[in-house]
Amino acid sequence: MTALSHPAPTAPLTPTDDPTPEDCAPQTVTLFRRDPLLLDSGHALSDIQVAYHTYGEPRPDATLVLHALTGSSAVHEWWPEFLGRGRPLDPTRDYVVCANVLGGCAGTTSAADLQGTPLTLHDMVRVGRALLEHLGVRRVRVIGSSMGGLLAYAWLLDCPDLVERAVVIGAPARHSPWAIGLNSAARAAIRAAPGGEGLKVARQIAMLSYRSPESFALTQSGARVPGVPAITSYLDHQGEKLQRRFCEHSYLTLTAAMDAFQPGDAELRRIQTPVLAVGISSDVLYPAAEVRAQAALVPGSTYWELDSVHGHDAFLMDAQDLPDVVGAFLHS
Ligand SMILES: CC(=O)SCCNC(=O)CCNC(=O)[C@H](O)C(C)(C)COP(=O)(O)OP(=O)(O)OC[C@H]1O[C@@H](n2cnc3c(N)ncnc32)[C@H](O)[C@@H]1OP(=O)(O)O
Ligand SMILES: N[C@@H](CCO)C(=O)O
Repeated sequence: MTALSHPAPTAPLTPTDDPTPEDCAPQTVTLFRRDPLLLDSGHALSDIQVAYHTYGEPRPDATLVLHALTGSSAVHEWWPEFLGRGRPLDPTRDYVVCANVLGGCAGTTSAADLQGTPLTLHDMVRVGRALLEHLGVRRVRVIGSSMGGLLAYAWLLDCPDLVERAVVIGAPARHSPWAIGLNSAARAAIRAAPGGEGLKVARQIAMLSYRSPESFALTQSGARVPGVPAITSYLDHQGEKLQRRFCEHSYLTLTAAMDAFQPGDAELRRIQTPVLAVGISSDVLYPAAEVRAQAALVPGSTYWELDSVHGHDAFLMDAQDLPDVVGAFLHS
């Protein structure tokens, strides 16, 4: 494995173009109409609806963005530092595709639709592959962060014929007992208090793993409301926010799929595709050393570390040189 210590030089950034109305609205397509998708659980699933965004002109080679657990296909909303003219995902040069995952709650067939059918990351890849076929895409550069990074590993393992390079940000190749434990506690909260209250607690547990002690010392010391520690009202607010925009069925299904994805070392050693793995120095969910050690199993992988105090969510809120590093790798 090569370790990158400095961002590679790229062209100067120019201001991001405002998204056009077409960028803002997801498109939808119904796939697996004739032949159902056989899920890893053994269930056959027909007429899968997929909601997705594309940016740029259609091309047979595309950049596929894989979103995080509660993210969506609207890349322009959550990753403006990465999407736009002169940025790593440049619609004036690239055909960028991002689909809402199977089992999520942003327009693709959801966990609620599936009524408890378990899903795997491999199932999600099969749906993504069918979408690329529908769009006429034959080669992809894959970029995923957090759950999207785990999914990027699934794409590397399942579709070596399609993937020409992959960027994995803030994600290991498989969940550790620590990551599974956090998700187990979150799922237990949802099961103990279904209907919304449990989902709020699940988000509070998760938020503690998405930031870091230093980050919260900087942002959540003291109190906003007399007598209530700032971190307490912050976690309350974050729980309320997620409850308004997410679904507990998706939370249960997607976190279980992440936990069950456990490729072995031998499988990782067989990956032939160039991979850039990015660890985050203060990530307590997926420690940088773990991200690095698992990526090192992939022959020809490159490692770069984002130095931030803000923990796992730094890829969303403190990207610094990351767009330059990613752009140089994707287009080298
Ligand atoms: C741009 C988007 O929001 S995309 C939405 C789709 N979501 C995704 O794609 C998932 C990925 N995104 C995320 O996880 C998050 O949006 C992140 C990580 C990017 C940013 O998280 P945020 O919650 O916006 O940031 P932060 O942690 O600083 O919290 C700010 C919020 O907490 C509130 N807050 C901060 N401190 C406190 C406190 N002590 N007590 C109460 N509320 C507080 C702020 O008022 C603000 O509230 P608002 O979001 O209602 O305006
Ligand atoms: N904060 C992001 C990252 C989680 O891994 C999310 O909510 O999806």
